[in-house]
Amino acid sequence: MIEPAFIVLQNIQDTFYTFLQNIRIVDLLDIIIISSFLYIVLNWLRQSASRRNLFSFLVILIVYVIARLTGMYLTELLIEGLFVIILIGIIVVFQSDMRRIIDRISNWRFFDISQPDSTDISSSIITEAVAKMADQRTGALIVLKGREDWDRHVHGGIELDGKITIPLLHSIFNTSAPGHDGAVLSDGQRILKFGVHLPLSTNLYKLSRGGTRHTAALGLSEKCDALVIVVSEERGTISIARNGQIRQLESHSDLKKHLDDFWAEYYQSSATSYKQWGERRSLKTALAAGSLAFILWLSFAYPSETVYRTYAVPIEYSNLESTPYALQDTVPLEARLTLSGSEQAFRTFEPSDLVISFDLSSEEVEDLELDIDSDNINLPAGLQFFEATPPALQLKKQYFVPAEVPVKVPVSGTIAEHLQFQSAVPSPETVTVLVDTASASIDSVLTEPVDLSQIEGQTVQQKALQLEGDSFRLPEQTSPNIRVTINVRKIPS
Ligand SMILES: Nc1ncnc2c1ncn2[C@@H]1O[C@H](COP(=O)(O)OP(=O)(O)OP(=O)(O)O)[C@@H](O)[C@H]1O
Repeated sequence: MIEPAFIVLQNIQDTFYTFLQNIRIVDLLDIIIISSFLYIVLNWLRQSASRRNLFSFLVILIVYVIARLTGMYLTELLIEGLFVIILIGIIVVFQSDMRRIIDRISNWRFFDISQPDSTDISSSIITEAVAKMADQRTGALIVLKGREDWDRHVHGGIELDGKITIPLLHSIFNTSAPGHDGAVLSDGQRILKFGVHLPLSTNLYKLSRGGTRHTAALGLSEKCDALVIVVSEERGTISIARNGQIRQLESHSDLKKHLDDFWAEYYQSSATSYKQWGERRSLKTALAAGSLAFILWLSFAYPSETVYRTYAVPIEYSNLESTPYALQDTVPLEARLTLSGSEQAFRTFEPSDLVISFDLSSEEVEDLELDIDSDNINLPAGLQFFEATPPALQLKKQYFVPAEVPVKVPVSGTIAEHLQFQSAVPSPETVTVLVDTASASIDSVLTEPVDLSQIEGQTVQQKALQLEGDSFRLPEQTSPNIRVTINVRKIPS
C-alpha cells in the first residue's frame, strides 16, 4: 500500500518540476492578462442584467474544457465548429452590456478626481427633499449621474440646468405641476432636466411591488451606472436602483449614506479604490478570475504533449579562410533536422530562421567529421534537438603550404606603331600563394594580361592575379590586385 502512494507522490512531484521547468515569464504574463480580463468580465457580470443568459454559455465552455482535457475529440470539434455561431449568440445576448463596457472605457479617468464638497450638500438636500416627499406621498423619480453617459437611454424632458434645492424638487414633483411626470436628471449639484422618460426594465421579477415608476428606475440602472431614487406615491416608500438592482430603504435616513457612498465611488480617490480592491467581494472575484485564467491556461496553452517536427535546414560553414586547409569537392548544404517540443513552442517558431552552422576555425574540427548536434543549431527557446539526417558530415580537406613565387605579367595585342614596348613591371614582384602540394606545384603566378593595343605611353595599371583551380589560394588579407608599371619608348619618326 505504501509503494503506490509513494509512486503517486513521486509522480506529482515530477509533474510539478516539469511544470516549473516549462513555465516561462511570458506564460505568467499571459495568465495575469487573462486574469485581469476575467476580473473585469466577472465584475461586470455581477451587475449585468443578462447574467442569467450567461449560464448556458458557461455550460458550453465547461463542456469544451472537459472535452479538450479528456480528449473527447468529436465534442471538441463540434464546439469549435459552432464557435462562430456561439460568438454571434454572445454578441446578440450581451450587446447592451458590451456597449456599456465600451462607454465605461471611453469615460475612464486615469487620474482620480477628489470628491468636491458640493456633493455633500447635494446629498443632504436630496435626502431631506425625498424624505419629505415620501412623508407626503408625493411620487418622485430622481436620477444621479455616474461616470457613464446616459444620453442614449433617456428621452424627452425639459432643460433646466439649475442648482438643486428642496423647494425646486418639491415644485417639480408637485402633482398639480405639469412637469411632475417623468424623472429629474441631476449631476452633482445641478438639476439638468425634468419630465424625462427612462427606459423600462423587462426584469419584472426583481420588483416585488411597484409599477412603471419603479420599472423605469430599474430600467435605467441596468443601462448605465447612474443611481435612481424612487419615491412611491402609493406607499410613501423610498427605493434606490443601482447596477440593475432595486431595493427599498428601511428608513428614510438611510438615503444619505447611500448617496454619500455613491459619490465617494463616483469621485473615487486612490485610497477608496485600494480599500475597495481589498473588499472581500472584490478579492473573491479576483481569486475566481485568477483560478479561471489558470485553468484555461492549463487547458489551452500549457505545453503538455511533446511533438516532433522535421525540417530541411541549410548548413553554413564559417571562418574557412582562416584555416590552413580548404574543403574538397562539394560540401553538403542542407540536412534534415527533427526537433521536439510543445505544440505551443512550435506555434511561435519560424522554421526559416533555423540554420546549422559550423565554425571551421575551431580546433575541434581536426578530422572534419562534423557531428550535427544542438551546439551547431540556433534552437529557439522551448524546442530541443532530437535527431539529424545525416547525423554527421564527412568532409575531405586539403592542406595548403605557403610558397613565395614571382609575379609574371603577360601581354597581348599589338602596340601602336610609334611606340615600342619595353617592360611590364609588377609590384610587388613576388607573392605568397597557398598551394595544395598533394595535387599541384607552382613556380610563378600570372596577372591578367596587359593589352598593348590600349597603351599610349608609360602607364600604371591594376591587374588581378590569376589563380585557377582548387589547388591554389591566396592567404587571407592578401590583395588579389597587383600594380603593373608598363614602360614604353617613343620611336622617333
Ligand atoms: N418610463 C418612465 N420614465 C419616467 N417616469 C415614468 C416612466 N413610466 C412611468 N413614470 C412615472 O411613474 C408614474 C406612474 O407610476 P405608477 O403608479 O405606474 O408606478 P409605481 O411604480 O406603482 O409608482 P407609485 O408607487 O408611485 O405608484 C407616471 O406618472 C410617471 O410620472
